[in-house]
Amino acid sequence: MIETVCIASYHDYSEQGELRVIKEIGEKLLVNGGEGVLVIDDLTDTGKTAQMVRKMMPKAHFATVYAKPQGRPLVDTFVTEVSQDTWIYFPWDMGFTYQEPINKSHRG
Ligand SMILES: O=P(O)(O)OC[C@H]1O[C@H](OP(=O)(O)OP(=O)(O)O)[C@H](O)[C@@H]1O
Repeated sequence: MIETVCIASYHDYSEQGELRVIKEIGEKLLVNGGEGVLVIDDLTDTGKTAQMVRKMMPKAHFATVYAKPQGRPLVDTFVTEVSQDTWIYFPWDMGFTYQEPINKSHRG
């Protein structure tokens, strides 16, 4: 079974605001504290999101692709550690912008 949980924080560039659960986890996965559930996120930064999910499913295994030092203790597995001040550009966070064809901007 694949399930999603959606937690959003409201913040400006420097301050992470209050976290809010926008979509809860289905009840079936909360049985036994989430035992046998694998939670995957792209990043743990301050660790607040992971901490919130852990409260919902204390026995779940939490894995992320990237971990910053502050969030690292909150996850069980991660692929790559980056420094706390690294900004990661995920393709799914980027917008596409129109690029003028090269032959229109350079004249020989
Ligand atoms: O460890 P934390 O500081 O809680 O941050 C980690 C969360 O931030 C990112 O989400 P995203 O940027 O989409 O959401 P957010 O900015 O609303 O947290 C990422 O996908 C994690 O879910």
